[in-house]
Amino acid sequence: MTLPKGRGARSDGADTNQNQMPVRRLTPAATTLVIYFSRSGNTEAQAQLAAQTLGADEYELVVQNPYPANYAASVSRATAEREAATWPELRLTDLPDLRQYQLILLGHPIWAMTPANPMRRFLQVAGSQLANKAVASFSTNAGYGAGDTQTVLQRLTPNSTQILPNYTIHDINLENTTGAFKHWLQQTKEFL
Ligand SMILES: Cc1cc2nc3c(=O)[nH]c(=O)nc-3n(C[C@H](O)[C@H](O)[C@H](O)COP(=O)(O)O)c2cc1C
Repeated sequence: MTLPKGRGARSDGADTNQNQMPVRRLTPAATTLVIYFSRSGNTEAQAQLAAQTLGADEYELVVQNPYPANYAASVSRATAEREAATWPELRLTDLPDLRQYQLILLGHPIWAMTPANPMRRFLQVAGSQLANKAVASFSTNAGYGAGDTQTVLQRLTPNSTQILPNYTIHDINLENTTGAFKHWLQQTKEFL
């Protein structure tokens, strides 16, 4: 698999599904679900690796109004959304019943040192469905780490949600850190 490298490397504009169907790999038996958003493909590559490694189901978050291909324009829009706390609407009509899953992995880029706006929106509308589940975040970033990801997860999920240690990777290192990511995935499974 050829992984994208770096900030916005594989952006086709919008999010990764502008020219393709959003990823839905849903089976009746899986107990782990990877829910992710990716604007330019970095986090999507991690999500695919996670699903393959764990035999997990996969559900890609899609925004109603896709972000621009242009990086600066996306930053402007994301900043305006964040400052107004108007998180983007998602197309969630086919979100599966989460009761099937024990472990939910949330994959997202880091935007402004916090989970990207679409993941914020997901937690706002569906966070309550994560009650009594284990949840772990994996993210990609441009070199500044995961910011306040763990605090946001704690705040937007019920008290009964078990927030597991998170994983983040500098986007330019995606290709040479797959071993470390797989190790984190195995450790995450062992928490169950
Ligand atoms: C709107 C926006 C804001 C960003 N803010 C940050 C940031 O605060 N810190 C950081 O390290 N990277 C930041 N980045 C870079 C992305 O986190 C990074 O390139 C990530 O791998 C993109 O993931 P994706 O390809 O799955 O969309 C930002 C990117 C965008 C588009």
